[in-house]
Amino acid sequence: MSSTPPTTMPPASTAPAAVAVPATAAATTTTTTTTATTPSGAGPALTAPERVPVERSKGINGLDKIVLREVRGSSAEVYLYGGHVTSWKNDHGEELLFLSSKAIFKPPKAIRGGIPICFPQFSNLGFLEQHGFARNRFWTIDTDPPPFPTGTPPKAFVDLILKPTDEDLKIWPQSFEFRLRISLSPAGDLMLTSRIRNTNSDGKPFTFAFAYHTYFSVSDISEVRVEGLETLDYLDSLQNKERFTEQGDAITFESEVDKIYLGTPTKIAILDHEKKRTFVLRKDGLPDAVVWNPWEKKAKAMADFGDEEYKHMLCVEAAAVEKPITLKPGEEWRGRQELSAVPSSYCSGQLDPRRVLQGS
Ligand SMILES: O=P(O)(O)OC[C@H]1O[C@@H](O)[C@H](O)[C@@H](O)[C@@H]1O
Repeated sequence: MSSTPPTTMPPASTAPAAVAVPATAAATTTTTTTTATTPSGAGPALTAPERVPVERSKGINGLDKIVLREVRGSSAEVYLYGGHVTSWKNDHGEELLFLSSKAIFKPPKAIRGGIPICFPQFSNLGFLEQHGFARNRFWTIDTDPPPFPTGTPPKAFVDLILKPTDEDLKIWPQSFEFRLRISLSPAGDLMLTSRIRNTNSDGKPFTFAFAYHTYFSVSDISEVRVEGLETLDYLDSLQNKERFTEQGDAITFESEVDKIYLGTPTKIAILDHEKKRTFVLRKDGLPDAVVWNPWEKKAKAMADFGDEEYKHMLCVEAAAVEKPITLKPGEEWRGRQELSAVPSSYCSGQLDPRRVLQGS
């Protein structure tokens, strides 16, 4: 994507989340160890007492993966290929993310499922490959990340970093540092925080779009409702991204859906009737939300997706698409999503999904 906004979208504006943050010492990204800094960023530390050690192992096809475990039993897995979360399990060991049984796990193809990172482009809205290149690159463990200024650090987390290669600079001539922290809270919530900094030395700003392309595992798509997107405007990717307004009820699914909802609330609920489970997606710095299910015909057309798998997944993607983000050199943007899975007796009509959205 060039530094001027892509032609097909409204002009870019600097998202409020972009702030000029003084550059810190360049993070060393050469060593990849199974330990990392204490949350304060005070240099490499072994597993400090409060920190659960990061497990590094070989995953599918020998690709490096990191396993995060929370003491109460929840866990997450992330592949260095793509900085790609491929698993998030609750404290009963139940898998909460969808991962296709036909996922290829072989560069340059992105892993089908989990949480692909879409950067610096979303979909085909620009001249780069679909969804940009971050999900097709090898990330490294960031052993010296700049400290997070807020809150108490999580116990189970890993910091990854992506910087452009010379090849990347040929297709997208922008220098950046993309730091991604994946963490599990004691309650088993999964948090992804992205910090993207413009490190151009030529004074050039750049503009990018972004999405956490989350594949939620659901029991049966025809028994799923999404709350929080009612009455919003959306761009329908099945109708040449024309703008429409959503009706007033919860969203349900009877056919292929591919919509970019605009100006969405910070909380969205995905209710799985059969499993009596509600996913709550909380987000900051990501005003849009993409909802996608390929349904039967498109499922059959995807080699890395089972013909029937559309019944057991739904993508709800915290995103910044309508207003791509512009950063000047030295500025950093932060985009965060937090996923929780809570029991919901919604099927008995007892749980008002709006309470889930208004709750803390
Ligand atoms: O096959 P990909 O590149 O991972 O994209 C999958 C889907 O990703 C969604 O986010 C897009 O809205 C869809 O249009 C697209 O088909």
